[in-house]
Amino acid sequence: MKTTILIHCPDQQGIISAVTGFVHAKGGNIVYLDQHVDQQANVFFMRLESNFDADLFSESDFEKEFQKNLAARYTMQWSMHRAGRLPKMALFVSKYNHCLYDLLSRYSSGELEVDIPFVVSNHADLRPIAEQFKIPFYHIPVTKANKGDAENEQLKLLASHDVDFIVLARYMQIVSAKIIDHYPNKIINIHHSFLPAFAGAKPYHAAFKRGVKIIGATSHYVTENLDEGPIIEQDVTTVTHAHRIADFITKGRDLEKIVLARAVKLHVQRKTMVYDNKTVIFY
Ligand SMILES: Nc1nc2c(c(=O)[nH]1)N[C@@H](CN(C=O)c1ccc(C(=O)N[C@@H](CCC(=O)O)C(=O)O)cc1)CN2
Repeated sequence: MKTTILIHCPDQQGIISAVTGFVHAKGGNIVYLDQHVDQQANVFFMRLESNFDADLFSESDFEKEFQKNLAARYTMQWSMHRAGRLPKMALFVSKYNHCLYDLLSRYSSGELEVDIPFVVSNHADLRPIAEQFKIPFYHIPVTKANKGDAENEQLKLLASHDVDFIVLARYMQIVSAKIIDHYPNKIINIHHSFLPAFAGAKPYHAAFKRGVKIIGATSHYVTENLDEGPIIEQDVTTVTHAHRIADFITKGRDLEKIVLARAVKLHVQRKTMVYDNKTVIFY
């Protein structure tokens, strides 16, 4: 039975030896280990994958003793994740279909190892795509007046399906603290610019007006501060004076799909850690 352990704590000597010794003593066979030290902040990060004999391994005992013997001693923030149960990913969309199509195609081909309980949208436009992939679709309109009620309805849906994380696949509404507080570092957005350049609703128009030679896409965890959350993945492509706004949008669409899919996979594989509004990614 495979487990993934993620740790961060103040850096000091002996952490790796202590953790690997403990895992070994608990019958674990470590099959992957990577670590990073943020020298400036003096913070240590580690990702470890270990196989245990499912008949002998007690997750609750392991967690209790790890907390008592290691986490308390080294002031660790840590989590352990068992392989096996597919994480439940809710998709939020508006009117643009390219990221939705891409993620549902990767899901139906088995490339994306998740369960998708539903797609929710503030518009009805993309219902046929969800139905094509036999995924339940919920249309919850959002206006300035009903935003609170709409988000309560979204929260009920998320809770009733025991959703693990949310992907904003070009969802064009600002998500409030009400939802973010229930899913800290568990909401992934795709922003259609190379952040921090051109945050906000119309980045391609702003980039065209500025005359840039490179455009990009950024996938980040969502915080209350629009487009300012911890960045998971980015990519760019070149543009020239000859490209019109429509060309920017077309080239950008391909980038958005690739960058979002990469970010979702890194999250699902437990390869991301968030610290100080930044990420450590164990590729
Ligand atoms: N709390 C957050 N919510 C959302 C974020 C985020 O970073 N934090 N990202 C957006 C996506 N996005 C850019 O990537 C974005 C979406 C919408 C807007 C915007 O100004 N929306 C207007 C309404 C637009 C409309 O109705 O079509 C608004 O909400 O007033 C800016 C950026 C997703 N949510």
